[in-house]
Amino acid sequence: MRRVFGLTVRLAALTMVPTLVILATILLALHSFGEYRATVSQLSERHTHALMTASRLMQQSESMLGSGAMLLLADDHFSRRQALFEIADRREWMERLVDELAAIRGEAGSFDDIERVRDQLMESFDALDALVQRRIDLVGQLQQAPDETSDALLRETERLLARQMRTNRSLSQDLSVAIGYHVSGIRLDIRDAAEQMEQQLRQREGALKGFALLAVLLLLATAYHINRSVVRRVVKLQRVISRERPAPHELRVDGSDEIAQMARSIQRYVHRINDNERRIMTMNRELDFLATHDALTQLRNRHYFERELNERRNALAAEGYCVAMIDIDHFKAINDTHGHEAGDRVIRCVADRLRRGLPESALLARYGGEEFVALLPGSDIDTVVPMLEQIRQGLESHSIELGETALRVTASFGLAQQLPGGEFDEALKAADEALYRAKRSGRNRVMYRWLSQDDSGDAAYG
Ligand SMILES: Nc1nc2c(ncn2[C@@H]2O[C@H](COP(=O)(O)OP(=O)(O)OP(=O)(O)O)[C@@H](O)[C@H]2O)c(=O)[nH]1
Repeated sequence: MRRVFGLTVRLAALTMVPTLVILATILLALHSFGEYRATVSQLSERHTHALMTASRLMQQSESMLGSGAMLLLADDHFSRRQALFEIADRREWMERLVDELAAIRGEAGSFDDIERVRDQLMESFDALDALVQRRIDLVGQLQQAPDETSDALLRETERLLARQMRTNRSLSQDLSVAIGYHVSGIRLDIRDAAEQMEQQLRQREGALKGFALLAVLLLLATAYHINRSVVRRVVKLQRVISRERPAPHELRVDGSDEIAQMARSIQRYVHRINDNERRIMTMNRELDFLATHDALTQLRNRHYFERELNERRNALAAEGYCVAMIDIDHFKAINDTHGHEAGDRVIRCVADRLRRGLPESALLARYGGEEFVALLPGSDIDTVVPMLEQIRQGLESHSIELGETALRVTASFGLAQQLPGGEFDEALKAADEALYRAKRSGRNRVMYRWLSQDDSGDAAYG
């Protein structure tokens, strides 16, 4: 048998597309998170380091001013060299920190201004040192041999020292300003990086929203398609099948996929069921006919007659009726002389005459071999006797053709009338007795008997 996978393949492909879009959305989200983490870590490490370095540089610059004060206050060469050593140490630190900052910021900033101010500051320290050195020497000279020229020179040196110290302070401030400029540059870098990250995140957010919307639309389209190609068709089939008698043409489903194949199988199955049902109904009708009719004459059979009587017992007892028993005369001789088939033909002819001669309301049945019975509800002897007499005469006067032979057939009739309230068996027995009398009286005649409520056996025969 050919296997059909059309619907399965279509549904698998349909669900695959939104699944891939959802997977792509998740991957994009994960990638964005990774980038976000890397940017945040870069911001926190690189820029924090830069800020801390700038802050230490600022501290060194402020300490430089303190070292300048130490140099200014030095009153001997030992203190002066100590202050110079301190200044050299600060200068080395500043150079190291500037290099570090330059390495962190790269091309982002130029450190020429810091280096220029720092060099000017160093030159200013050299000049200050020269003046301090001269002051120490002059103080030493004045302590050994005071003279006016040295004293004047000392005063001039003190004045120059004060001026140099102002220059020093001003250069230190310039250095702080230059460092501050870089600090604000670092802050701007941080702000730029944060803005760049925000922009990237916004772009990714837009892409993620687009993917999510696409996934939702694809899922809706898939659901719509599944509803159209599966649910609706299956529901339609289910509705038709759940009817008591589904019409096969209603089970037609377009296409050649699994559901269409299933519908065709159900259609074939329903066709078979309908055919079988029709056959069973025909057989039932035939069985019913065979059970209630005589196969030879097509008249009702004795079984049906008795069942009907039983069912109509009350109605018959209420309205009164006549019962007639009819028997073909010398039938055995017909059989013996002309054969069994001829006998059958005679039985059929007599049955036919009885059917045509009695009213439609009469219940006529073949009671035995060549014996018939007729029930005539609501009738009386006065109306039934002429009917039976007419049938009898018709039989007597018309011969039956048996090949080349024309056969004259007669029949005897026994009739009884039952009054309302009487028992049927009583009426049947009376009709049978009347028939017996008709046979005994020479056959080919109608004999009858009335029955009355107070009648206990009196009979009147025609
Ligand atoms: N051909 C045929 N013969 C049947 C059928 N049923 C019963 N018979 C025959 O009918 C005959 C009945 O004969 P009897 O009741 O003795 O009747 P009879 O004595 O010939 O005639 P009467 O005394 O007038 O009743 C028997 O020979 C049965 O074999 C049937 O269906 N077909």
